[in-house]
Parts: sequence; structure tokens; C-alpha cells
Amino acid sequence: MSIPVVDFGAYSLSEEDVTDEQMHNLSKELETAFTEVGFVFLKNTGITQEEVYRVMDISKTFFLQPDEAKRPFSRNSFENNPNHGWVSLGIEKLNPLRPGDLKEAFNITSLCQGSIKWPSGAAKGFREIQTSFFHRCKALSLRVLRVMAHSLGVDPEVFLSAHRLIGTAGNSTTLRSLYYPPVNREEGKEGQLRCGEHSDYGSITLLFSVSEGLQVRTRSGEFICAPVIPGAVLINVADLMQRWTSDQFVSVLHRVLLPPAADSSTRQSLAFFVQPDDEALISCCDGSNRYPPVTGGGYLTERFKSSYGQT
Ligand SMILES: O=C(O)CCC(=O)C(=O)O
Ligand SMILES: [Fe+2]
Repeated sequence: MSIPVVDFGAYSLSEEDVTDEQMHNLSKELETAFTEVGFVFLKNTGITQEEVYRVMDISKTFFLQPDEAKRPFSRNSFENNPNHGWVSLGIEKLNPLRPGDLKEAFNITSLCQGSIKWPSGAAKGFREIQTSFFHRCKALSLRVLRVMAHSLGVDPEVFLSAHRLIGTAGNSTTLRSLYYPPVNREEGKEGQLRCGEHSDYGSITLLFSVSEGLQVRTRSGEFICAPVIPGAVLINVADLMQRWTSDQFVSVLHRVLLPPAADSSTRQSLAFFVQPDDEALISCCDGSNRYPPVTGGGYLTERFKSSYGQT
């Protein structure tokens, strides 16, 4: 089994709209991918490799600074926006049974709050570059959600009306830059990975990476390596979407292994975690009561508790 590749050109960000026939074809392709695998590569989305490199470059400039320079931007230090900011190495455990992940991250959630701080100095342009990429990812996500609604035969407003506030205080959608530094095997703890086995929490995730390392679990339970397809965006179903679709779309485990011994390369990726509005009530879209309704914000709060401990 492999991750399907779908040409999204008909509904790329540079196209105004899509014809009924194109929408039908795309929705069939996404339906197969999200029902059977939970992941899909989209080609020709309108988001270019150059845009991705620009965000990765400015993020890397930030990450390569000494920890003292990054500490003022730490996650959990901004009032009203606890998820914004820098997460240092080894802090987060996406698989709570393993030691902390060997990665650093920078989260960008709400774009317009006075209380948050943005890196400048060495990382000049950080805010502008990240913000404009956030808007591009938001636009693509809404298109993908529309196609997904068609796949399920539900009114697109079921998904779209629950994602009205992306980029504002009432929604926790996050653009996360990830940096995996070189691994020193001697210092590593038993069982430690770059990113432990997990599934994502929200509706869908857009993932941009330029090097290998990601593994995705298949239905039969084995992990397969995700290839790198230059210019393509990897999109996966997350847990709340699985619940919303009464398990029709599957949210599957994935992880990032350590590089082979003696390989001192780094890895970078960008994840755009799409999350329904905090107050949006998510009930099974097939009208069943397979899962009780839950709010976007309430569900996320519960999930964060397990990846950061109960604090
Ligand atoms: O870096 C990657 O490729 C995957 C990261 C990931 O799955 C996550 O942060 O949720
Ligand atoms: Fe993930």
C-alpha cells in the first residue's frame, strides 16, 4: 500500500473556481485516499516549493540561535494565546510512552493579538513570511474541506461554517515549523524518536517536507516510509475529522524515526494543523450518534493534556 497522489490543479489556488465535473472527480479521489489510507499527496495546489523554502529558511535562522535568544518566545508565555511560540528540544511527547521528541517547534496560531511576541533581529521578516504562508495554507485548507464534504455527500457548509475563524482568537489552527537537529546517539534515551507515534488532533493537517523520515501506519499495522514529492503537499485526516465523519475518513498513526547511525543530517518540516473554531459543535455528519457532540476547543484541550503532561 502507498500514499495516493492526486492532481489538485483544477482547484489550485490560482483557479477561481472548479466545474461540477472537476469537483466530482476530485471528491472521488480524496474519498478513496481518506477512506483507505488517511493520507494523500496533492500536486499543483498553487503553493510553490519556493514559498515553502522561504518559510523553512526563516524558521531555521530562528532555530539556529542559542536557546537564550529563543526563550523569550517560549510557548505558554503569552496571555490569551498559550499555544503560540517556541517549543524546545525534548519537551513534547507525541507518544506519551516514549521519551520527549528530538525536535524543536515554533507555533503560530492567532495572527493578530497584541500580547504575542514575534522573533526579529537575526530572523528579520519572520512574522511577515510566516503570516503570509499561514494565509496560503488557510485558503488551500478551505478548498480541501469543500472537496471532502462533496466526497461524503454533505453540504460543504457543514465543514466550512465550523472553520470561519482560522487565524483569529476563536480558532486554534496552527502553522508549526519543525526543526529536527542532528542526533547524537550517545546522548539519546532508550526509545527516543524525532517524533513519536501519534495521530493529529484536529480536522486535517497540511504537511510540507523536503527530506525523508516520516512514516505512516497502514491498515495492516506496518509503518511505511512516506516519499518526498517536490512541490506536493501531504494532507492527512486528523482525529476530530474521523469522529466527525463517523469513522469513514481515517486518522492514522505516523512518526518520524531517528536518522541512521552516523547520519548527522537535520530535518525540517512545516505542518498546518487545521482545527475547527473553538465554539463549533462537532456532531457526526451522517446524522448518527456514534460519538457525542464535542466543541472544537474542548476536544483540543483534552488532547494537549496528554502530549505535555497534565499541566
Ligand atoms: O515532521 C514531520 O514530517 C511530521 C510531524 C508531525 O507529524 C506532527 O508534528 O504532527
Ligand atoms: Fe502529525
